[in-house]
Amino acid sequence: MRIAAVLTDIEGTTTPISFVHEALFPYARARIAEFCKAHEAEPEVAEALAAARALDGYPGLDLDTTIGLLIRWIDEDRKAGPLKTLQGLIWRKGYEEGVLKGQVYEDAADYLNRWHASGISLFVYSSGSVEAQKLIFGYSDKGDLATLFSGFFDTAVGAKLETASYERIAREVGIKPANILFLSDNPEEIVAAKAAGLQVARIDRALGLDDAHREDGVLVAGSFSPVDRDFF
Ligand SMILES: CSCCC(=O)C(=O)COP(=O)(O)O
Ligand SMILES: [Mg+2]
Repeated sequence: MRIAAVLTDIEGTTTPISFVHEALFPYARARIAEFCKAHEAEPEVAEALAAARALDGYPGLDLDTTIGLLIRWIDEDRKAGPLKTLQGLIWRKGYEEGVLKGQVYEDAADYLNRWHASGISLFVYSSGSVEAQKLIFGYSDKGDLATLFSGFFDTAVGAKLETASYERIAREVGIKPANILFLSDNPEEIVAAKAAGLQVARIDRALGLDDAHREDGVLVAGSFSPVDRDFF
């Protein structure tokens, strides 16, 4: 089946998990209190704070307690939309000042460039906010890769473990599920995307760059290189 588009996850797939956990999360954690206090009246921040309070059923929570809640969510790696929105807004300054530089695996940057050049449409689907996705690729250590992508999806389209999210993305990009290849390190995301009819490959960064095998018929690859060999 011809692949017309690649839909990729970020953390663990294009980008080391260590960058997210050891650079991005601590950066946001150290600044979230000051940021929320300085910007709480701005509509996007106010909306995210209200959504965070509502998520756990505490609409009346004061700002300090809400900040405490958000810090706990960072420590728990909770994939909560309002937290992801705030993190994206906080990271912007870090990228613009050059304190943060998005890490993208060499092979991921290489094949994303090649696939784009050969007419494959590229899309991102990550739990990180669309803003955060554009930043990590736009300010990457492999140059500005954000321009390679035709669209970005976060959990506003639905949770990554739900099959309906992948059906929705296929509809939104106007490409049949069978012509979209989804790449992720998360086996449960792979199951959900496969059930929606997408083609799938799981990236396992613990394998060698050229190593690959199949599990239940699904390609498990150490990098984007075996994916290219198998699908293109
Ligand atoms: C988009 S950069 C920030 C990464 C992040 O916060 C995250 O939750 C990544 O999750 P993914 O769905 O890309 O594994
Ligand atoms: Mg991931």
